[in-house]
Amino acid sequence: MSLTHRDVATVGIGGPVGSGKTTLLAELVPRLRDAGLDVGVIANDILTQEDAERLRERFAGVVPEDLVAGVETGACPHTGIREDPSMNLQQIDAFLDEHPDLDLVLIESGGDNLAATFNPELADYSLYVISVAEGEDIPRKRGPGVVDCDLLVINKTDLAPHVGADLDVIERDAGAVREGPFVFTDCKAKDGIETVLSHVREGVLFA
Ligand SMILES: Nc1nc2c(ncn2[C@@H]2O[C@H](COP(=O)(O)OP(=O)(O)OP(=O)(O)O)[C@@H](O)[C@H]2O)c(=O)[nH]1
Repeated sequence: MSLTHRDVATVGIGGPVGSGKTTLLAELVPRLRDAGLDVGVIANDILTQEDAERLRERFAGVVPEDLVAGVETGACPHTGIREDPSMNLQQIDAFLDEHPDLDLVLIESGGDNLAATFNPELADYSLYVISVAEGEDIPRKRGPGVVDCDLLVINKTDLAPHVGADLDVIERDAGAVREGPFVFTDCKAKDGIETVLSHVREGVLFA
């Protein structure tokens, strides 16, 4: 099996445990399909296939079952997406063997601690999802995931009033620590999803 994944665009989705990565993915994929794109999905987890199984059920009738795969990294999530992305690259190749016309593969990382970034060999474009419910100071911690991703997604804005998080403070800090763009989302209410989608399309599909 050769690692010739560069025939397909790749988008990484990282972020802490529970920030909303799978929920965002589940919103993005049907919209990409509606736009006429053939999409594959990889969910990285330390030792389970749970996210992949959840996504397979969710995408039934939308994405062929063999285009939703789980990769069990067996180690810290950043290992499989940054230090040694070979398991993910092999999965992309396996997708391409069966679906040579695939347009895009979305790769969800396992949850991390603000430090995970995607190896550029693996992801052409990277999203990093944080949740306002984990505290308004997250951008100020300057985690490499937050600072270096192509698009920072600040999710669960609906929970801000319940946890005393000030969205203006988060906006100011995100702007201060990042040169790149950031988007506020409430994935439950589907707010901000279209904005994320247009960044992804501009980032990897130039359309
Ligand atoms: N209130 C609220 N809940 C959300 C939002 N987005 C996701 N959730 C919920 O947050 C929980 C975690 O979401 P997931 O999408 O599983 O998070 P994840 O980052 O994929 O989690 P791991 O795969 O375990 O790292 C779920 O119960 C979601 O329904 C949001 O914008 N608002």
